[in-house]
Amino acid sequence: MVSKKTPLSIPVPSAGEVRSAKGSVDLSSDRVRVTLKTGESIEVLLYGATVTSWKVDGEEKLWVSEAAKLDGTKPVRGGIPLVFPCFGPNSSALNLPQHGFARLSNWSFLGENSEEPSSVQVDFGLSPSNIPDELKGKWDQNFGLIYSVILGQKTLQTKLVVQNEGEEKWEFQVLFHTYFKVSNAEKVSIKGLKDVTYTDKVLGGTTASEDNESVTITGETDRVYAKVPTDRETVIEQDGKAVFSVKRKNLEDVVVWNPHAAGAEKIGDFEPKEGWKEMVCVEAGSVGEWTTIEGGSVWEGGQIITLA
Ligand SMILES: O=P(O)(O)OC[C@H]1O[C@H](O)[C@H](O)[C@@H](O)[C@@H]1O
Repeated sequence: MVSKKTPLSIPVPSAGEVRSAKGSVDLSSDRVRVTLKTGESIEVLLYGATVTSWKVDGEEKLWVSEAAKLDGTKPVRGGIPLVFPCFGPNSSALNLPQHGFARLSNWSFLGENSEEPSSVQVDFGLSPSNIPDELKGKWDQNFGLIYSVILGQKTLQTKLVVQNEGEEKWEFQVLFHTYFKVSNAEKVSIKGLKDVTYTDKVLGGTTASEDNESVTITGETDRVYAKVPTDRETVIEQDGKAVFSVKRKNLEDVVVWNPHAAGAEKIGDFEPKEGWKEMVCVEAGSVGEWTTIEGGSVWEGGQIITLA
């Protein structure tokens, strides 16, 4: 836990394009586009601060459903929705929607903040006043979130700073629900999870230890791998060749999700229904347990995705 507080009250930039030596940052009414001089780009919706596109060499790296709502009426089915302050079924115990409110709130764009020479960082802020009216007061904690998305030439980094603005401690869960675009999910291997204990939600929440070097998608898959050593990268291979690797900071858990054919049928905004073959969610988070944050303290966690 870091104890320094970062103020959320940074002046909010107005719409328009800002060009710099490294590329451009373009803010429109509902999204921010970043394009590096070398051509890589991202798009982040203010709704949910959801990353909806990451392109490298003109190729999309994230999967987004063709039926995804991008107009703020429903969490985005694809890209990188941000799960906070609760994950999955824990949400109903708190009387919050599935995966919390971060992915369905309108975030403020805080501007560009790029210190690294070859990457561009854009920051987004969320405080209790930004959450939808119908959810205000349901999670009565005094918080501030700063979410940074950092685009490099072969990397995409997402980082969340959670601030407890109150005096009492509280608990949260957090997860970057990344939908990776793959060419054939049935030939994907996910490495870096061997010997880790997981909860299998498809098998009614049973736990087991991962015996395999590679996790593969052979049917509906929904597993929470808990306490994965943070010095281990999670590597996504396609046809035996590494495509993405994910490094985690302060995030001990990894969720692997693919709805497969039967699951995709049941998800209204999952299109095309065959789309499960082109995606796999490998989600870095802290969801196995709750993270406690003391009054006045700051927590920070993140992931760095690197293209192989
Ligand atoms: O449909 P959503 O609320 O976006 O959730 C999509 C999926 O998210 C995570 O991966 C959970 O482990 C799954 O149980 C859930 O089905």
